[in-house]
Parts: sequence; C-alpha cells; structure tokens
Amino acid sequence: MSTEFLLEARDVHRAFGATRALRGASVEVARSEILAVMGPSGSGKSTLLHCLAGIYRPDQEEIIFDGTRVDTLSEAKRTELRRDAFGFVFQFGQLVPELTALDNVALPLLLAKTPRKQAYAQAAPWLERLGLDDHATHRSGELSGGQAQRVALARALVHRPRVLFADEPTGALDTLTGENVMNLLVNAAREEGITVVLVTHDARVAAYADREIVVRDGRALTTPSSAVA
Ligand SMILES: Nc1ncnc2c1ncn2[C@@H]1O[C@H](COP(=O)(O)OP(=O)(O)OP(=O)(O)O)[C@@H](O)[C@H]1O
Repeated sequence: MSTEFLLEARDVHRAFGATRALRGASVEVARSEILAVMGPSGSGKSTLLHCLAGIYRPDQEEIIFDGTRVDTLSEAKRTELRRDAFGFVFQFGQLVPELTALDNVALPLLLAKTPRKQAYAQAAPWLERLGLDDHATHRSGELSGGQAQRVALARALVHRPRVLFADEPTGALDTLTGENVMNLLVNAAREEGITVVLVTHDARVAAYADREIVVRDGRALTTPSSAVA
C-alpha cells in the first residue's frame, strides 16, 4: 500500500438516506500539506472531512491514513486514532463553557490519561503561543468568539496531532478576527509539520492553504478551474 501521501480518500461514497452526499470522492493529502476544501453549500465538503477523519465510515471504498485503511478499523480503533493522531476545529461550540480556557486545552490530554501535572504543563504554553495567557483562568463561555476559537485551536493542537481537521474555523468570526485565527493556525501547523484539511466557503481563508480542491456534487475536483464546467 502506498505511503506517498499521509491521507487519502479513494472513490468514497456516503449517503444519508436518499441523499448521496459523496459519490466517488478521491483526494490525496501530502505530509505537512495544508489543503483547502472548497465548493458550494451541500456539495459534500463536511461529509468528506468526516470520512477522512474516521468519524463517518464510508459506504464504499477506502480511507487511508499513513498506509493504514481507516474505514475498515473497528469503532474503538477509529476513536483511538482520532484521539491520538487527529485534531479538530469546528465553527462553533467546541469548548466546555463551564471550564476555564486552560482546562479546555488540557482536557484531551486528561482524557488520554496524561498525568494532571503534565497535561497542564503541556497546555499552558499553547495558550501563551496563541496569545491567551491572560485568559487562562477565564471560563470559556465568557470569551469572545475569536478568543474561544484560539482556545479551540490550542485544544486541537495540544497533543501534537498528525492531521488538523478544520471545518469553517473562521465561519463565525469577523474578517479581521478570522485572519488572526488563520495566521495562528497556519503558523502553528507549519512549525509543527502538521498536515491540515481545511473546509471553507471563503476564498480568503483558502488562500492560506498550499493547494485547494473543489467538491461538487459529492466528487472532489483537483483544481478550481476544472470545477467550472
Ligand atoms: N448527518 C446527516 N444526515 C442527513 N443528511 C446529511 C447529513 N450530513 C450531511 N447531509 C446531507 O449531505 C449533503 C452534503 O452535506 P455536507 O454537510 O457534507 O455539505 P457541505 O458542502 O459541507 O455543505 P455546507 O457548505 O453547507 O456546510 C447535503 O445534502 C446534506 O443535507
């Protein structure tokens, strides 16, 4: 099995009842690449991200991560893979509002049974790195949208994932705040060599990526120009 790419979808199909969200989507993501996934609303972008991330199991064909078939793994193994190798940033609602910013960042490590002291020692520098050290003890429900998204980013990166999956990470933010979050996301990914799959509607956000693909009618097209027809 080829390990040239870190992550691949090969001819992936996925339906929800009568809705055929993916109809033979194929995509290859190189190591340390930042890939933007664009396309119209309802075209299958989020479904593709969920399949690549081992959240949804495709109805047909393959997802391969680092040379291993993900779609045939047990639910428990896919959960383990997501926890250990992947990080996630979504548009909304990822933080536990009652917990402080620092607790939220430490949470994935605590859930992975990292000793408490070590988890907090690992989490604190991420808040600092994302310009949030003054907000470490604030409850996340009290943060602004941009601050909350930076905490979510710190939480997604704290265990040094191999792949960061970001689904409209700036979708709820104003332009300037969104740019700030994207700069932090891209810089952190480049410094850590983390591969990024970034779903976005916004061409300005996609411009941060190394490459973009367009999803249309459940299939992935490799260049925007080929999507026009
Ligand atoms: N959990 C689900 N249950 C039922 N239908 C779903 C589900 N998830 C997605 N769909 C349907 O599958 C199709 C593709 O949805 P998906 O969310 O992947 O598109 P998208 O390109 O990410 O859209 P958007 O840009 O609007 O978020 C849509 O018709 C959607 O309604």
